[in-house]
Amino acid sequence: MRRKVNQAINLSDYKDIWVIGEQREGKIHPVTTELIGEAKKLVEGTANQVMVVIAGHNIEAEVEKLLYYGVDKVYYINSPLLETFSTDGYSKAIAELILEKKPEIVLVGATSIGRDIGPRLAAKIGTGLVADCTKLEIDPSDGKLLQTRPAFGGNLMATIICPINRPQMATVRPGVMKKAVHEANAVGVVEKISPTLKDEDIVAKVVEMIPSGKKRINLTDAKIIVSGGRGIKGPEGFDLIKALADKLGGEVGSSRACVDCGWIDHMHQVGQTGTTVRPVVYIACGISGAIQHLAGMSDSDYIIAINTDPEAPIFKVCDYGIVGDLKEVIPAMMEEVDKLKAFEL
Ligand SMILES: Cc1cc2nc3c(=O)[nH]c(=O)nc-3n(C[C@H](O)[C@H](O)[C@H](O)COP(=O)(O)OP(=O)(O)OC[C@H]3O[C@@H](n4cnc5c(N)ncnc54)[C@H](O)[C@@H]3O)c2cc1C
Repeated sequence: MRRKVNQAINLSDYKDIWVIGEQREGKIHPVTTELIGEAKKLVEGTANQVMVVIAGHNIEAEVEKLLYYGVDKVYYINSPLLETFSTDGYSKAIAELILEKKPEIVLVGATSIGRDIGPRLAAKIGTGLVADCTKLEIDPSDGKLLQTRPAFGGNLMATIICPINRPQMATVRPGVMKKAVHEANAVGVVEKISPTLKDEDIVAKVVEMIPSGKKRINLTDAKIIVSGGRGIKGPEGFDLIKALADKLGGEVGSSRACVDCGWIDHMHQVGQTGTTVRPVVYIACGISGAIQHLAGMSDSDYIIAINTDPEAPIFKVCDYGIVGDLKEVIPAMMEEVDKLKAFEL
């Protein structure tokens, strides 16, 4: 079933934009609706449709929900062998469908599952893949997908095309694209697919799922994030960051410097190699504003920066900048929040 890379293909045989939908324990992962939102933007003014392919078992009700996001069709690959994610099973079932239906573009979430399956799908199908895109556009001159991503350690943005192979495949990190709007009525249809999958196709089996035990945080959906950088001077500095976050009902974020120092877990890291966030308010405390950090938070509605160095690059992107020592500024902010809360009805 594999198509050789560079084997001549007729580009006009390929149409529509597909989103590889993701589910965990039968629940749709939010990256799916983010990719649908982006796919809907990309099909505007073209004859292409937006389709989702999702694999699983007995998740019909959950799959139906996708139709309320303006999707034209959902291919639901249903098999007991696809109940939990396996690289072998999912990539075989989805690659077969892609080779049969010939989508022009395939979007994959850069989640742990997407990062696993994306390259495998591309290799099976014989096409290219651009990982971790932060911007996707259609070239109005030839309809090709312009896939932009940070390159050379985030120091420049590279726009990459896939000129001779199809589909054009890109992974996009969760939180980067805006979710599709949930509509009152469903428009599309679900087509159920039975894959030609056998037990022996899946080499690695999931024996047991063990929760990590760590308290999960949800930076992607947080409305308020208070982030600490190297300026907090040590792990105990996060006590102050957490105190402000708790007072504001927000989450704690971090720069990579603190994660690398072992002051906080990687799940708190914001930036190019951490989580991409777009909260209403992002408070950067003792963070210089390196380009790799900005890549993960510059789409926040309001950015407040606290830094002792008036020349720190973070002040070029923030809406409100406070030049001062965070050990003095944060307690003063908390006092003001208490005063405001005292007036709340
Ligand atoms: C490939 C690659 C990927 C990367 N990915 C990421 C990423 O995902 N996220 C990320 O954050 N970084 C990432 N980095 C690292 C990035 O380049 C920076 O090194 C990092 O963001 C710096 O963290 P920082 O701002 O906390 O530390 P610093 O740059 O050291 O800044 C500390 C700041 O604290 C201020 N300060 C000091 N004392 C105080 C005080 N008492 N009160 C207030 N301010 C004070 C200082 O003036 C300074 O501006 C990446 C780098 C590479 C090469």
